[in-house]
Amino acid sequence: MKQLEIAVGIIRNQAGEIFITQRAADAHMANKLEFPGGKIEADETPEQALVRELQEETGITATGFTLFDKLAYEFPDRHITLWFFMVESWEGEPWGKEGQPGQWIAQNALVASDFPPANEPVISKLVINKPQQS
Ligand SMILES: Nc1nc2c([nH]c(=O)n2[C@H]2C[C@H](O)[C@@H](COP(=O)(O)OP(=O)(O)OP(=O)(O)O)O2)c(=O)[nH]1
Ligand SMILES: [Mg+2]
Repeated sequence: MKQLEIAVGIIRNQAGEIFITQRAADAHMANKLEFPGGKIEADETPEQALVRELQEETGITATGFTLFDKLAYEFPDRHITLWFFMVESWEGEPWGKEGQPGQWIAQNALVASDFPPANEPVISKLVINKPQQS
């Protein structure tokens, strides 16, 4: 069984919007929306992995972030631990640097079923004024 540790960034601007990308058609959780991020390498802290992955996937250098939530999830073929960081300061402007579509979505307009199932508790914490669809 694969055991993966993942660091992802909830990149939030001053308008309360979050930068979301779409996973590739051939990736695990194909076509789902995601917070940019990826696997924590053996020699990295979660924070180092976050900064590297956001540089690789969105072109920004994260300068201010705090841990928002840490969740474990068991898929049939892999166990993952997700470190969700709230990122509110960065250098550059995020874009879909690896060719993936990227968009800003109002925090309250996020829909849990658009994301991998592991994200559900975090989407619920982010969407404060709207009941979750499932
Ligand atoms: N990036 C990201 N991955 C997520 C989220 N929710 C979730 O369950 N995952 C899962 C899907 C994958 O199994 C794993 C993340 O792997 P990834 O494909 O982003 O890893 P990576 O960027 O290092 O990519 P690679 O080296 O495998 O190409 O975590 C999320 O919000 N963002
Ligand atoms: Mg990734």
